[in-house]
Amino acid sequence: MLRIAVPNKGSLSGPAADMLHEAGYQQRRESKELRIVDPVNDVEFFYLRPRDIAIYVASGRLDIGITGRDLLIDSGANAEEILPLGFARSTFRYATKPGTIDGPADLNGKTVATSYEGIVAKHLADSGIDASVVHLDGAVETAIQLGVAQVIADVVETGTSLRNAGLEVVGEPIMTSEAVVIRRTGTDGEEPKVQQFLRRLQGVLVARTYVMMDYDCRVEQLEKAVALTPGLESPTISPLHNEGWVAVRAMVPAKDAQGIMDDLYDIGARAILTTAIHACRL
Ligand SMILES: Nc1ncnc2c1ncn2[C@@H]1O[C@H](COP(=O)(O)OP(=O)(O)OP(=O)(O)O)[C@@H](O)[C@H]1O
Ligand SMILES: O=P(O)(O)OC[C@H]1O[C@H](OP(=O)(O)OP(=O)(O)O)[C@H](O)[C@@H]1O
Ligand SMILES: [Mg+2]
Repeated sequence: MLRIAVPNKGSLSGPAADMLHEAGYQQRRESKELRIVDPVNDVEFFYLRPRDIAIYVASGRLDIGITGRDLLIDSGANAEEILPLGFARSTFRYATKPGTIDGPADLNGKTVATSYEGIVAKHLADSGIDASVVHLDGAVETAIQLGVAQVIADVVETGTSLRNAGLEVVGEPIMTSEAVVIRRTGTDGEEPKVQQFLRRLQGVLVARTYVMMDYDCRVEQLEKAVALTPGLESPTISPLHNEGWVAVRAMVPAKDAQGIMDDLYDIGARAILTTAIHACRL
């Protein structure tokens, strides 16, 4: 049975469960459940603290896990990313009170508060900066106001938390993060159950980012139309009862769909429809 670690709390937890549900896996009904078995798919899910997931997976007791790239790197655990999942996107950055610091070099001699000591200590060492790090569990923005540190290093998504605390970012992001699937470093990548799990999640990612587009066009316009909708492999072309017309079907990126419909209309295509894709195996 495949054993999978899933975040039990925080920003990763809801979207991870939604994605697994969309991929056809049974998920827990109640947020206190720590483990469930999905007998149909022969999978056991363990609901763990996001920060602990890389450690469990690195131990080899669990086959794969869903966590944040930043948490994986911060843990220093012997685990590697095998599939980015496109949710819980964020950057990881230094921030301070405006006017305190111009760039990362000014961090010398300062104290940095963070919940991600592993990432920060490595970044400081790699950049040759001599600063001390104080570990806090969360709400690190307050550390500056209360004088525990002059600088923080934290997750930034919209920047609202920084603005509310009267802070501004310093320098470029230390890293960008999103939810990722991880496994123990160097494990057999061909394991069929793992491959099937990854294909299912990839199917969800494709279903979320593509739509199916159907339209009719004159044979003379077909090459132009196909250039606008090349599909993933190649579009399906079917004859229509009306001589000189064909029906075309192709997957297109959802974010481009409206623009492509305009362009198709302009070259004479008609009955242009888009429909959602609910599931997919490429
Ligand atoms: N506002 C956010 N937007 C996007 N991703 C976030 C945000 N806050 C945290 N994350 C991501 O969530 C993961 C951290 O999860 P964790 O549960 O430890 O903290 P959290 O989401 O801040 O929840 P909490 O603080 O309530 O425990 C990291 O991968 C981090 O990048
Ligand atoms: O840029 P934003 O959109 O404001 O998001 C970033 C904030 O979200 C997280 O905080 P959370 O609310 O999880 O609290 P925490 O600091 O206790 O983890 C993170 O630690 C930042 O503070
Ligand atoms: Mg948090």
